[in-house]
Amino acid sequence: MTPHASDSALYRTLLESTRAIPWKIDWATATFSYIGPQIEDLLGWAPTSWRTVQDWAERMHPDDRERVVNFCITQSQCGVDHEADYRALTARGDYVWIRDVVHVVRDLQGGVVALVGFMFDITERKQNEEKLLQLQQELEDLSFRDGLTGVANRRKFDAVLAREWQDARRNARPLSLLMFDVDFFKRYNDQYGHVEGDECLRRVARALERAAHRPQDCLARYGGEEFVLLLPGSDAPAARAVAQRCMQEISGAGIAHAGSPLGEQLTVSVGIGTIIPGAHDEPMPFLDEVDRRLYRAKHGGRNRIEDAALA
Ligand SMILES: Nc1nc2c(ncn2[C@@H]2O[C@H](COP(=O)(O)OP(=O)(O)OP(=O)(O)O)[C@@H](O)[C@H]2O)c(=O)[nH]1
Repeated sequence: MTPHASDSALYRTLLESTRAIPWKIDWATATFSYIGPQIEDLLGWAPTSWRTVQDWAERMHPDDRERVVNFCITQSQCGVDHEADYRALTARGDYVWIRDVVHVVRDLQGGVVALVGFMFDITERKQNEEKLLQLQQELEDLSFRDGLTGVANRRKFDAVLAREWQDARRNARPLSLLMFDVDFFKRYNDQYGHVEGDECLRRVARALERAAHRPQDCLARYGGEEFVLLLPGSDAPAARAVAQRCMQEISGAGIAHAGSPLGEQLTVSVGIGTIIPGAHDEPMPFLDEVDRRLYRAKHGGRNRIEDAALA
């Protein structure tokens, strides 16, 4: 069957009534030989204003332009059909996400003659994708955060410790760890109730956060009323100084603890360890050692720092 004049009118009607926007570029002159009138509804630029490939490139978000133009030129030169997502500038000055689906028309010798394609408005899809990514990010953040205090949880701490351990070993740098346990916290809960107990843990977390200044310092809630503070790159004297600052911040927070045998205010006990991990060192024995020091701080009277190993 040979194409009839009315067929081409039919094809045109079909092309121009779709939501996708058809277009054709003559390869030799890099000019548009056709673009559907729908382009004006979508972007506000009249079809007659789409003359050259340059017009197309210039109406693209500057952050997308180089990547998309290079990709499309390379694929077209190779005669490969392709698609690209980019933000197209509207006449109003905002951007619309477009998916351009491109077919490369070649002659019998394989030379590129023209590009034909459809532009699809994928703004809604992109917005949904971005929303989904943001939600995933928030979910991931939440899964690494302690629900009560907002500091890192143990899962996050384990991951950070593993990473910092490797880093310290590779660079022969010290890694310090502070372990905190609130003194007589059971009595605190018994006296003030669990809700106040929760609020107290939040205040302890804030105080410890104030004492750790470096961006790579990692404060985490390790257990019920236990916190850990990892200090990458800090040696033993620096770690002790941070521990002292922590005690001062806790004391400065002035959290009343009438039931404490140590005085009227809430206190914490601290165990400290510092290590430059060797090839055969593992985090677990180090954690156990710091925990033992915390235990000694407790049994040595509480409200104190224990940083030395027993001889
Ligand atoms: N309010 C509240 N209490 C908690 C939470 N997690 C653990 N606790 C309480 O913390 C208390 C810890 O008690 P113990 O381990 O006996 O220690 P302690 O009373 O602090 O005594 P020492 O550590 O020896 O000074 C328990 O009563 C737990 O119920 C929490 O998320 N919120």
